[in-house]
Amino acid sequence: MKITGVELRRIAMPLVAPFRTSFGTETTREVLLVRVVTAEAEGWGECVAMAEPRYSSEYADGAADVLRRFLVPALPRQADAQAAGRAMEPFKGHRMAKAALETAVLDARLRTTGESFGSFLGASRDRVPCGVSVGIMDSVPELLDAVTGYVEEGYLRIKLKIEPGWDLAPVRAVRERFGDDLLLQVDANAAYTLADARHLAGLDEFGLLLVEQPLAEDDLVQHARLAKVMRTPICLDESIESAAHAAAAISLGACSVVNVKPGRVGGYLEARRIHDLCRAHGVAVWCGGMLETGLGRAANVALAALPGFTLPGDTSGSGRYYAADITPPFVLDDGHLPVPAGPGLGVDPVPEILEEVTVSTEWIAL
Ligand SMILES: O=C(O)CCC(=O)N[C@@H](C(=O)O)c1ccccc1
Repeated sequence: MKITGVELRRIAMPLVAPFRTSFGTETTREVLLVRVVTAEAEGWGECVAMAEPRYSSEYADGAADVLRRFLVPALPRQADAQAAGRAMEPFKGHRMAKAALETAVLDARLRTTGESFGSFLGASRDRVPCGVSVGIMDSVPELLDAVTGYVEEGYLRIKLKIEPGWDLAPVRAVRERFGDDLLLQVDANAAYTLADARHLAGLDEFGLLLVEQPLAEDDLVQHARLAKVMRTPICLDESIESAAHAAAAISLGACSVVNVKPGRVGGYLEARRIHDLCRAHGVAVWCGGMLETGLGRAANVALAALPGFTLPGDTSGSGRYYAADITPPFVLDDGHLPVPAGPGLGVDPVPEILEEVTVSTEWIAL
């Protein structure tokens, strides 16, 4: 399966509504797609880096540059994901760029062998329970309206973005409106410091599943200290960029749940290693999201079907973010999404929709 070349494609996907987090507001998702072409098949990878380096240090233009100048030229000519991962190791960081290329190589290979992503990764289910992420809003009534809509759509878990000044009150309002049975968690995106520990412990009265990344991404020791003053389980996201980070966080007591985001950790092979490690330690994992199109969403749903993914993930339906996804849309059914069963990702871009949102394409011959 000789790789003949790689396409870098930039697309711009308007969001159905602005999505506000503690580090900014998105209205359009600029996405870098990677397409690996071989004689037998082509494979897709979605780079989850945002347009600006606000979630982490990576950003779409930087990912395109490191792929163009270093990662693609280093690719082994045979489409083998493990070999591709090894070939990229000499280059430091850029995990989201690496994840996109490794995924595209893996997708090309699996489309040729006919194995689905889920089967390759070790999925144990054919559908996954879905949660939804709710951004910071201008008012509590607006938040309650949004949560009502998602609960009515069937989402099995609600995640509320929080930040200083928007935390205890909105969480209390949601808990009071929807009762104690609603699976509820919060995500701070590193907006607090240890000085806020007592304030954050105020979340304990709401019976949350977890509080996600309350402190800075490089604050494992501080998270371990926070865990001693909060009853709510701490989940890490930005802090976990590898299985080694997960092992360190678990041994320090910095978290008791891990949000696994394949793009953040360098790809689905590392994501599976984190799953295996956490499962061995009795640490729950769930699949995070980065507003992926149906391509990344398909891969995430397959990952979320592994046995250690015991909490609903941010694997929402396509309609949560996009009026028209670039693949046939993922639609919630009884609070679940089906795991694609076709070869590779099991979904393909719809050509006319992809063309419509394409900003640029670049071909790199190998
Ligand atoms: O459902 C989704 O795909 C988004 C889930 C979500 O909240 N992602 C957050 C996060 O910090 O996890 C995020 C949003 C925007 C940009 C980066 C990350």
